[in-house]
Amino acid sequence: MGSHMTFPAETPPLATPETPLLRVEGLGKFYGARIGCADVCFDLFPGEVLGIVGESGSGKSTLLSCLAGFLEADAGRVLYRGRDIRAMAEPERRMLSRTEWAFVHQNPRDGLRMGVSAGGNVGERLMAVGARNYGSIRDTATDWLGRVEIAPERIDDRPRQFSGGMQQRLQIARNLVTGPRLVFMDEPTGGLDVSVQARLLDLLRGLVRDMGLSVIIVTHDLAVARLLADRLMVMKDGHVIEQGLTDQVLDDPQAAYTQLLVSSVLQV
Ligand SMILES: Nc1ncnc2c1ncn2[C@@H]1O[C@H](COP(=O)(O)OP(=O)(O)OP(=O)(O)O)[C@@H](O)[C@H]1O
Repeated sequence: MGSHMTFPAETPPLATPETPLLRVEGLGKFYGARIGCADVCFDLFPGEVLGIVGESGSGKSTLLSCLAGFLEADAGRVLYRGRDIRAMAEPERRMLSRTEWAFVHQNPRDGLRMGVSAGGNVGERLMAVGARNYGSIRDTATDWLGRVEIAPERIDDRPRQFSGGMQQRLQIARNLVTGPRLVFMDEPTGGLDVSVQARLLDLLRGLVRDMGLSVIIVTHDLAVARLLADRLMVMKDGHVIEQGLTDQVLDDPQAAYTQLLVSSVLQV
């Protein structure tokens, strides 16, 4: 029966364990003569966490920005659930980034509205996808603050009254409240104290697992990569030089550069 089922032309094919959620083909971005990233190819499957690692200037942020649609790539294409994101109309792309996609910035200030209360920061995302009932928005916001370990009585406080770790947890709540499928993370634990980082990593790991999220995470911290990522992509000078299962890449690196990276000879 399945083979006779037809979908309207606009309906994207559902991602299954066999079809990637995201397919990246020959992606490249150039800053004049300088390579931002080049020839990047990979598939991301539902529920998978892909770590992008490499030293400063290797192209991690450029790649993430191209994937998330913040930067226009110069070469290649990105297919989301089988559809070229460049072929989508702008309103559709905007809707996608509010609903199915989320982006967690390294600096919570880039992902939060600092002049709006904690509850407002979470509620705003719900309203952006059509929620209108004040009581249920506030209930959901309270619930999400709890999930990221922020006490409910802080709901009316502004983010600037929060510590750095709390701000980052609030940014995560704001991003995950709409139940995205794909989350981009740019050094989400960067700039935090080690003990705060450990707690945040634990929380992230639980949320990723419970929500079955697909994640692309940029980090220069191999310990973060080890804890969160199923697969790793190692970048150098804008190129992917090695990719594979996290344990394989970290325990048995093939490329000489990855061997240096893993043995910490390289300061990343
Ligand atoms: N806006 C820009 N204009 C010109 N060159 C840029 C720009 N952004 C990045 N680059 C260059 O592109 C290359 C990749 O930089 P990118 O910031 O993506 O690396 P990264 O691995 O994210 O580094 P970091 O960890 O320091 O952020 C570098 O050579 C960098 O100098």
